[in-house]
Amino acid sequence: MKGLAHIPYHWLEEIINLAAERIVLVDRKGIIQYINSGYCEFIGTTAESAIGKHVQDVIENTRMHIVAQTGHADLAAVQSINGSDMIANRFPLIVDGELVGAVGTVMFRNPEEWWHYQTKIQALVEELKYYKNRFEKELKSKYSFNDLIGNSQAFSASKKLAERVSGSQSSVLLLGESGTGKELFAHAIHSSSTRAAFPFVPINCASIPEHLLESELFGYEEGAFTGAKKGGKKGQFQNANFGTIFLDEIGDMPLSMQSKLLRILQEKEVQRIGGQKSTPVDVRVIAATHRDLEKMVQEGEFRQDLYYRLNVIKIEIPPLRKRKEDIQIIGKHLLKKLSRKFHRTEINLSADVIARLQNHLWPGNIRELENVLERAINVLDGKTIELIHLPLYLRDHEENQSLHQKLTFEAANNPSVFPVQPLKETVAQAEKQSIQNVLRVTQGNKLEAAKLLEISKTSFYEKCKLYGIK
Ligand SMILES: Nc1ncnc2c1ncn2[C@@H]1O[C@H](COP(=O)(O)OP(=O)(O)OP(=O)(O)O)[C@@H](O)[C@H]1O
Repeated sequence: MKGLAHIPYHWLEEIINLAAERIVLVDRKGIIQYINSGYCEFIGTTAESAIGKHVQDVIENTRMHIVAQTGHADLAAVQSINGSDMIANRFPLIVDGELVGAVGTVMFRNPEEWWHYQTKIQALVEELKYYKNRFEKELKSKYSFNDLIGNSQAFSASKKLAERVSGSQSSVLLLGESGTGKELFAHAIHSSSTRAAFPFVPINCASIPEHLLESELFGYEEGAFTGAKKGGKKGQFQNANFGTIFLDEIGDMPLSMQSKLLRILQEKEVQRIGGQKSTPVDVRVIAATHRDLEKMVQEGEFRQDLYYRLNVIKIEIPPLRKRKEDIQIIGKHLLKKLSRKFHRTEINLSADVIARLQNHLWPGNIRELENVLERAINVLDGKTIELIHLPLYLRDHEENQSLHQKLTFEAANNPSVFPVQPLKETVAQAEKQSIQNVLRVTQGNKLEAAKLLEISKTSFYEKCKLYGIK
């Protein structure tokens, strides 16, 4: 066999040690024929003592003798050795079509080693998740003003203003709490503008890790940094050329990036990272945030000049609690959408449910309403959503209605009064705020956030879903 025959025997041992840190070979009867020094060291034996013994007498919890008998591989199995969980792979050894034994490898000496690998991979997984999300988002159909449901005075005024300015080329700043429909507004403005035939590129400034944001927006040249793609990469400003870029959560953009963004808006040209030449871009910017940008400017957290540039047309989208008269019609619209998704027909809301929904303060706005209705459809047998189908926090909403409304009204008309509301509501708002804050700290890493909050991953995901946190 050319290839191995001329390689000195003692080299082979070294090569095996390098290729698989721990490796063992048994014959069909399960007798160890070979075990490398890495494995011996790990289980505290020597090759001389182990070779010739049955594998069960040398390695704890082994299944090598079974694989050598059945010829069926046993991959990525967890095997406990010396009190540590290891990842073992066991392969049947087939030579010239005949099963002659089995080869086993062990991948991690201990959970810490596994953890070390996992943390490295995690950053890549997060990056992949982000790109997957964006890809799915970009494929979604665009919305128009017909998709913006609501007849209340407050909402109609915002919608009318947005329709009026969609033809202009000026920057738009959309202000509103999370889940009020800022992204929907941005789609609608783009769809009725002269730029509609060109791309609409949404960017969530809060969910992109800071070190990726610059290359994401501006692109980079080949060799600009380690890991830069061959041929470089276009940034989203270039991708959005002649169209609209939607900068969601602009209040979360780091100050260093704010200066770079301002430069693009002023000069209307981009320079890729590591590049020398500037490329002209013609992009309309629609920015959105749930944060108080004016206050951020006063506190030095947001550049004033950028604020002025973005705030040419300001559209404020009212929260759901300030347009309770829209809840029924939005609910109906969402039910239609959800019925299609779940292949159901004609789902209604009972009168009690409508009243209950109108009394809730909706910290997560329409996204929260959508989640509540989706949950209700999932537990519903008939065609009418009743109180029992609502989540507990809405069902147990015992209140003294008139007192509650009076206090809420007072709070709304006097900002110095802390809003008086059911404790559950306050707890829900605090939970939501706390999750959002921690996600900002972990730059969107949900596993890390759950750890910092000291809650389980499942409970973390449930809460994100409940409060409409993406
Ligand atoms: N007026 C509306 N009519 C119907 N559906 C709406 C309306 N406004 C928002 N929605 C729905 O509510 C959900 C949240 O909307 P959207 O993502 O636009 O909110 P947002 O303000 O951008 O939220 P965030 O600040 O958290 O990104 C979406 O599923 C959207 O389709």
